[in-house]
Amino acid sequence: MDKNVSNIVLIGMPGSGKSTVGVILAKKTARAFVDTDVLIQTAEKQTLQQIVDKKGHSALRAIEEALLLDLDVQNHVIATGGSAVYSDAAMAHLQSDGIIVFLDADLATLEQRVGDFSDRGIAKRPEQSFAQLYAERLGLYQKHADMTVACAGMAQETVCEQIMAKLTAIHSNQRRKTGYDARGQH
Ligand SMILES: Nc1ncnc2c1ncn2[C@@H]1O[C@H](COP(=O)(O)OP(=O)(O)O)[C@@H](O)[C@H]1O
Ligand SMILES: O=C(O)C1=C[C@@H](OP(=O)(O)O)[C@@H](O)[C@H](O)C1
Ligand SMILES: [Mg+2]
Repeated sequence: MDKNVSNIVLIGMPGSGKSTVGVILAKKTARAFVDTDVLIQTAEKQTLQQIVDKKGHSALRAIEEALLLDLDVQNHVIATGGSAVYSDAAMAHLQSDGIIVFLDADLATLEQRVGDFSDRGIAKRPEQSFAQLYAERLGLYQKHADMTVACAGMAQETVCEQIMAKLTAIHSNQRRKTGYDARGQH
């Protein structure tokens, strides 16, 4: 994939900053912004927590997977929900026209940022603690990431700058490998 184009897809645990960093990043990179949680809520006409309460966490994951597979946008920053990584198919679709960025924060930082998780609509088994969820998911985020930003203790603006710097490094590397100069000419 040409990493010089199209979408920047943010993945990570609840509280990692996908939604808030995503808006700032969209403005900084002249992209549009979409939060897939908002798309789910407007399509379903209810909150994520209501979906979990009425239909269960597996139903929310299935709704999320279907929505992600249908998503067809270019030149966007896409803030996903924390559970997006359970679907290999959805992640492959997002990766086909985007770079996947894992916002990596430790458990204590996430807990401190979000506080009360009980009404956040988290797609987890009822008996599962947030710490158990973190342990279950960490490998999934790592598996799907093209790029990881360790964002604990880092201001949101700085997280954006790190992502942009890493993207620039990837582009330069690609140009060097393909023999293009700075103006995109051989
Ligand atoms: N880098 C950061 N530093 C401090 N607070 C942050 C940072 N990123 C996010 N937050 C805060 O954490 C909370 C969750 O952020 P949010 O963007 O909604 O995360 P997500 O969409 O990944 O669940 C918000 O209150 C937000 O302001
Ligand atoms: O991690 C999760 O299971 C979820 C996180 C939420 O998004 P945020 O990660 O933006 O909080 C939302 O997608 C949904 O309620 C499920
Ligand atoms: Mg969010």
